[in-house]
Amino acid sequence: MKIFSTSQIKQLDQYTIEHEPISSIDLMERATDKLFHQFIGRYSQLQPVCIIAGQGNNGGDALALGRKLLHAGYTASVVLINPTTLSPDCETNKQRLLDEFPTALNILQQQFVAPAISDDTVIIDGLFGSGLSRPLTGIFAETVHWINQTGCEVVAIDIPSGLQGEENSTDNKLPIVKATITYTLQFPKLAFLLPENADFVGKWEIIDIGIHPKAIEQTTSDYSYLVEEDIRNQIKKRSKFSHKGSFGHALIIAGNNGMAGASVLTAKAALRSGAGLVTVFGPECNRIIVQTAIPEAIFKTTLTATVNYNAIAIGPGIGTQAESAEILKDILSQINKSCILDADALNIISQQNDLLKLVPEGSIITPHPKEFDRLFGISDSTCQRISKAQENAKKYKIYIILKGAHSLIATPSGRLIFNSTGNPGMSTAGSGDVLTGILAGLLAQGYSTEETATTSVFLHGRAGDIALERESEESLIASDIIGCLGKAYKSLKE
Ligand SMILES: NC(=O)C1=CN([C@@H]2O[C@H](COP(=O)(O)OP(=O)(O)OC[C@H]3O[C@@H](n4cnc5c(N)ncnc54)[C@H](OP(=O)(O)O)[C@@H]3O)[C@@H](O)[C@H]2O)[C@@H](O)CC1
Ligand SMILES: Nc1ncnc2c1ncn2[C@@H]1O[C@H](COP(=O)(O)OP(=O)(O)O)[C@@H](O)[C@H]1O
Ligand SMILES: [K+]
Repeated sequence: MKIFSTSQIKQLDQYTIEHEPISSIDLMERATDKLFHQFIGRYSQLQPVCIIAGQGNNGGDALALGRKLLHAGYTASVVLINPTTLSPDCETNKQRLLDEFPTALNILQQQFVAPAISDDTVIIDGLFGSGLSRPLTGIFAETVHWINQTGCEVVAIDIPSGLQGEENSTDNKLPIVKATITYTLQFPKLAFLLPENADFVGKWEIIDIGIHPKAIEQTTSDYSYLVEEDIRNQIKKRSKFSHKGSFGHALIIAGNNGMAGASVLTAKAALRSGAGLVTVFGPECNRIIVQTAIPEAIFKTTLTATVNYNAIAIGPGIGTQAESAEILKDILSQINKSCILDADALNIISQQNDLLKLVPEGSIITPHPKEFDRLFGISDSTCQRISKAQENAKKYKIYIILKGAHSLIATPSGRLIFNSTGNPGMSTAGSGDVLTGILAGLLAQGYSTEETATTSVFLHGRAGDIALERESEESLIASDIIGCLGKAYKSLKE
């Protein structure tokens, strides 16, 4: 699913209006019908509603939604913040509301006067949406401060008011609505995927308002959001006459004294994601542990003929000592096909930056933000880190998986793909090792590097989500993710 900038969204709206064709006010009516249905699915008529509308089309949406809720029997009051002029569609919806429910609307022009509401009121925020062009001041800022201090649930229309759709200032004292839930129109906004904005956006759901499919197809964007339909068709079918050789041999270089778990988790995840054969390379002290924990895996303490492996993953728990650095250097100088680099392999590279040039084109590296900063320098914001990921993925012709709540895959062609699966229960030791194992398992099976990166990240998060059906966010551990890989695959085949 593509992610567009707010200025592109404006053009897409316009294209829909001209080519569907549909009038702008009818498009607003259609959007607010969808918003209405989403809202009544969550909140009953027993819940009082206070709607805050601004002067643009976001305000128009809010006024139309208010009218629909009043029609449906909700107890709703509407406050229109109107110091200057209204957009034409906002004006039309103001009139429509006044015609039908003249007492429901309160218009404030100069100073914000707090409406009298009960504690259980749901506030609908329709002050500003994608048309925000600068930080809020005056009556708008006062309104936002009031909304945020009520302690009420807040439903934001499209974007929490005061938040820009893309990059935002890092000044967290700016007036921005803190929404409980954001019903965003048609497309996710980049700002929703950045950890800095989590307090503002809350949960978010996409409302399909029927933007013209041709406009979506024709408009390009570097950014996209990885959803199930992108992954489903990538899952390879197994032939009846297949044998273990059909699914490749993965080499996992992981673990050290006291870190045997890293190799166990990585190798197990590689096997559970479908590799035909898995060999673990590690120190002698890990032999019994690994062979007992995963009898299906081969264990080696010497590295020979790396060409025989279909996928090589190196890094989890290897440490950054000279011996590990030598092994990494050897591997990188020997191989000429994509490999997977994680954890300590990345930490070693950040200490010897010239090693980055040895990483074969098309390889996948999987830093979490700290590892990323060690590799590419400290960033002040997630946006800056994203730009650096894009720049370096292009420069080194590699896939960079910047791990997080919405892990980002930066591709050598400059695309930026955000993952949609996963949950905070996955913030637990070894969860990254599991991802590395899945990547190795898929690469070994012959998935292209890009398919490997996208499918693995999606499956990893999906398995974590399935694990959460049985575990809590606190109790979930990395092994649970591996245990749910089967169900994750099945969920994509249903
Ligand atoms: N287009 C469509 O067909 C559809 C659109 N839809 C809805 O429309 C929303 C976008 O509407 P919008 O473009 O009117 O923007 P919105 O955020 O309501 O207001 C912008 C106005 O505020 C002004 N302004 C900006 N910043 C300001 C500030 N800090 N302080 C004060 N003023 C400020 C700015 O004026 P400026 O001064 O920047 O020229 C402009 O006049 C979108 O989020 C969705 O909800 C849906 O109905 C589906 C169909
Ligand atoms: N809040 C979260 N939501 C979704 N996924 C998460 C969350 N926290 C962590 N993860 C995922 O879990 C993994 C953690 O990796 P990493 O930090 O390397 O852990 P470790 O080093 O302990 O193995 C990443 O794939 C990341 O995307
Ligand atoms: K809003």
